[in-house]
Amino acid sequence: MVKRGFYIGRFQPYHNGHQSVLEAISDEVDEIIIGVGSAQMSHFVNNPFTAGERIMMITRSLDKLKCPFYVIPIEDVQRNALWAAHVKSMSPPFDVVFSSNPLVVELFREEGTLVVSPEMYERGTHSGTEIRRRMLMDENWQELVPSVVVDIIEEIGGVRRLSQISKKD
Ligand SMILES: Nc1ncnc2c1ncn2[C@@H]1O[C@H](COP(=O)(O)OP(=O)(O)OP(=O)(O)O)[C@@H](O)[C@H]1O
Ligand SMILES: NC(=O)c1ccc[n+]([C@@H]2O[C@H](COP(=O)(O)O)[C@@H](O)[C@H]2O)c1
Repeated sequence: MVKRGFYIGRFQPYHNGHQSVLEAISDEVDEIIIGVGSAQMSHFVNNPFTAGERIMMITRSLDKLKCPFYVIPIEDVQRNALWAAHVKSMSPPFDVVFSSNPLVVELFREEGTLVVSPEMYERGTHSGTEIRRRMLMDENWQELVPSVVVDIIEEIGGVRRLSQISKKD
């Protein structure tokens, strides 16, 4: 039987913390499904990138991953109580969820799925929040993400977009 793991995040943007967790997970399972959460969101200060842009960041960063993976967009739903079932209805089947998000952990446990919370990787600096802050302050955000993510953000004008949408009236 193929053992599949499911990992979800917003990936705004995908960073080295996510990469480190996914490399570790690839030793534990045969295949990984990566859910791009809040897929409907883009062009907000806390969610600047589209689902397609995030899928590109993840797919290119993982080209040397040890196991096969699938990247699927998952839109939010109004009712938390239905969310785990919503995810399962959109995803290839999986046996275990990897997440450190307390709400995600609770919703999948209540639904009856095994959940494992991976260790954080240099969380002080490696968070989407810190990377977006650095982009806006013109500080070194590039060191916190895989080099292909730097290329993609350059290609789509990501820093300019973030800075434009962060302007107040
Ligand atoms: N540095 C890290 N090391 C390990 N796991 C991480 C790290 N940062 C985030 N994660 C985990 O990755 C998953 C996806 O997180 P997400 O995409 O929201 O990243 P984030 O850095 O927490 O973003 P934001 O700061 O924008 O909320 C979550 O389970 C989160 O706990
Ligand atoms: N009701 C819902 O739609 C619901 C509930 C729990 C998590 N989620 C999503 O799962 C993702 C979790 O990712 P993070 O761990 O990065 O926060 C987010 O996109 C979040 O919006 C959605």
